Amino acid sequence: MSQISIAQVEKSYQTRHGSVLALADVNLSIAEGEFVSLVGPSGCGKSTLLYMVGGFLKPDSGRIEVDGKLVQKPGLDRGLVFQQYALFPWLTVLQNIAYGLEAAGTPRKQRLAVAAEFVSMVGLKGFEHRYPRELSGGMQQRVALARTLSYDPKILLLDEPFGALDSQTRESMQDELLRICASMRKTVLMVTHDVNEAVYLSKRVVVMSRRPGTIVDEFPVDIDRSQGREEIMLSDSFNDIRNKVWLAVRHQASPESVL
Ligand SMILES: Nc1ncnc2c1ncn2[C@@H]1O[C@H](COP(=O)(O)OP(=O)(O)OP(=O)(O)O)[C@@H](O)[C@H]1O
Repeated sequence: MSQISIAQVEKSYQTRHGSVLALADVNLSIAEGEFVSLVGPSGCGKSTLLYMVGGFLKPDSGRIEVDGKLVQKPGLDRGLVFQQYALFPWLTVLQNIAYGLEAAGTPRKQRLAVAAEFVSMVGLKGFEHRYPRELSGGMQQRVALARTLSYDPKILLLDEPFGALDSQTRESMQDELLRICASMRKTVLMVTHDVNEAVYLSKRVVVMSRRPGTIVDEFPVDIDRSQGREEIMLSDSFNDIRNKVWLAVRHQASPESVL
């Protein structure tokens, strides 16, 4: 059974200039433990779809189910991480992470101990008592990731999580995410604009059309992940898939340019 099931989903926004159809007839199933990326032209509804799986928005029609249950509101089984780290500036690293545990109902005494474990997991040992403003962008995003991971959601919903980072930090965060997801066995749905990132991280890359967004292509990513980043990214199999995804997105962004 799929863990996330999206069936015939449609969503419009009402604006001052009338109704905007953001998504139409979206169908997607994601298995437990799968890492799926959503790519597509700007404004095609990727974030809208992610927020609906998160329970922050409701579809106008169609169904979204997680573990066989209709999604109606946010829940601790789904953890969302945004591009903007959304940390509390008045709380330290440890307190920011512990806040996630408070929301999950972890008793006060355990919170700091569990938060400390997650500080180590994301490589921030020694920075527990720093405030967000004292951290680099990459470190802040590690805190945001740790805060979400700390309450152990089965599903991670990532909206351009590394979009604000420089390319080197971005690559090290990607490798960290892969390591964490493999050890904690998460199901991941990630929105990204970066085709290399999508192919490097995912088991499957899903391409959406221009608005109204619908799924137009899917690319399974069958690469040997026991190799290092350089071997993978320089391999023919990686580049073959990357090129296909890139062309599919380009075709959606400006169909006339590739006809
Ligand atoms: N709150 C809103 N009110 C009105 N229109 C909205 C709202 N949020 C999104 N939209 C519109 O819905 C469409 C889909 O937006 P969404 O942010 O989901 O796309 P996206 O693919 O994630 O975009 P990007 O890649 O640029 O982040 C866009 O045309 C956008 O302008």
